[in-house]
Amino acid sequence: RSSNLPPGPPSLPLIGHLPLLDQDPRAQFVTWRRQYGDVFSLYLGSRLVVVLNGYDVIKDALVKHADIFSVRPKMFITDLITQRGIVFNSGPSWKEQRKVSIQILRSLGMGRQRFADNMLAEVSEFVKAVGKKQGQATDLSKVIIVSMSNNICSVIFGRRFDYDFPNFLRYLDLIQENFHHLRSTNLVNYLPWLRFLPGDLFKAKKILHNVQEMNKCFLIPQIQRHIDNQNGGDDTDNEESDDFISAYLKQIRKEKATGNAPSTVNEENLLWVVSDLFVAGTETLTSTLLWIILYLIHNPKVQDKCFKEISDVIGRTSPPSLRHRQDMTYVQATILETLRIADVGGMGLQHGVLRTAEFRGCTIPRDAIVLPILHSALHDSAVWGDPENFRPERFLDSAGGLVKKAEFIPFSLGRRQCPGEGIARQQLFFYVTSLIQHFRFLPAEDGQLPSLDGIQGFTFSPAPFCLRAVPRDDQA
Ligand code: HEM
Repeated sequence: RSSNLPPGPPSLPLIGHLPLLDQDPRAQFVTWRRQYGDVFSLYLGSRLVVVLNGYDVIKDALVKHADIFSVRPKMFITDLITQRGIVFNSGPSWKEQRKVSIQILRSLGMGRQRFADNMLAEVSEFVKAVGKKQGQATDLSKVIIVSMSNNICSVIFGRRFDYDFPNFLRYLDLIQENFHHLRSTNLVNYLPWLRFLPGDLFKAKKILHNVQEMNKCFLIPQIQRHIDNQNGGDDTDNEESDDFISAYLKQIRKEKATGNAPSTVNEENLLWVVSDLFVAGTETLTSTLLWIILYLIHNPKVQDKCFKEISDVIGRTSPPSLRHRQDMTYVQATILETLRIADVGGMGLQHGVLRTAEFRGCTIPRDAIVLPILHSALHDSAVWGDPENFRPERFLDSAGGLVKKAEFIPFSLGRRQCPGEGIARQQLFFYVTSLIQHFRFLPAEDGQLPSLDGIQGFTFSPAPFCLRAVPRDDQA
């Protein structure tokens, strides 16, 4: 370790600190932060990893030094799958894809009633699917994934799929399978020589094969359908696009017509952008909704308060709408508190540095991985007092209004901040309101609360659990 690198614990040759880290290293990071300060460094295998802790440091890096810290690092597995689209892309191509995508999402009415109506149609199907379980003990994760991704389907493809549509289910299964494999492949990112071992011990080939199949069985046919429709004259440039792919294809035509050279708005990037929105939007929202249900089961009084607010503001049967949000601060506070305590995206996406940089008195070399630990801000006891307790009231003032806290950063900060935040907040509001309006959530067996332990993967998700969603009408 050269003297000007951020300080850190002593490490072993070749493997560095890998043996000291669990699947969920956040507790270990808290200990090292205490010992070495807000910016410390580790070696994961041969890669230097710089860990950023606390709101001030994360903001300093991702906002004040955004030019340096907004790139993704070079990683074996992500470079193998894609260097296009948004999530794992960097440089001018990332900038253009992100900008065009956000513009399109806005033009489609993100945050407005038109967008909301499609979402509510899906929520209503979801409530029916949960109702079919008739209050029996069940694991809702599969239905939730399908419903969450159906919302993205409405936005991207302009249609939803039945819960048993084979290619849709196959696509979702392949995403799950890849997340599972990514845990072992991750090791190759840090010990690159492992990739030369024979066979497919770390599943890199399997992941690549799955990605190709995902594109072939689901995404490419959907994109092709749009291209065929447009060629057949179903869509003209004067018409308003009503889904992401149509709007993006229109943008491609515009770029070609204006001769903007060389634009990265093309069909190849469309495929990767669509794939990114799909994967990023499905997994995060599924984990968050599962955490919300889990915390409601653990906190029946919170559930009762949410139900009372829902009954008072929208009644027992009408669906929620965007205008209800301002009057339902307790439900909103419950969602915010879950986003804070569960921190589903906290360890997911690494940053890098554009070039070797000086930061807070230390040198960060060009090939370092930078980890902004959102958890360190979301669970900072100096900010929240009792961060490990689930307490929606912390987001409410004495008049019941919502309190905004700068340190609430589950969607990260700066130029890479989640572009789906608006969609996510709206979607969670509709799902949570509708679910509590129709069901009381109880443990699978009376008196046996499901575990609050989580699994750290692409997101931080609850360990599988069963529950009972008892229809409210059936209760005394
Ligand atoms: C509760 C739900 C969600 C949470 C907690 C969440 C959180 C995050 C976080 C922490 C990042 C990493 C930012 C960084 O690199 O610093 C991210 C990136 C991203 N999210 Fe989300 N997200 C959610 C929902 C969504 C949805 C619904 C979409 C799409 C419709 C989406 C699309 C993306 C994309 C495309 C990126 C990559 C941005 C970039 O690299 O420029 N997310 N999200």
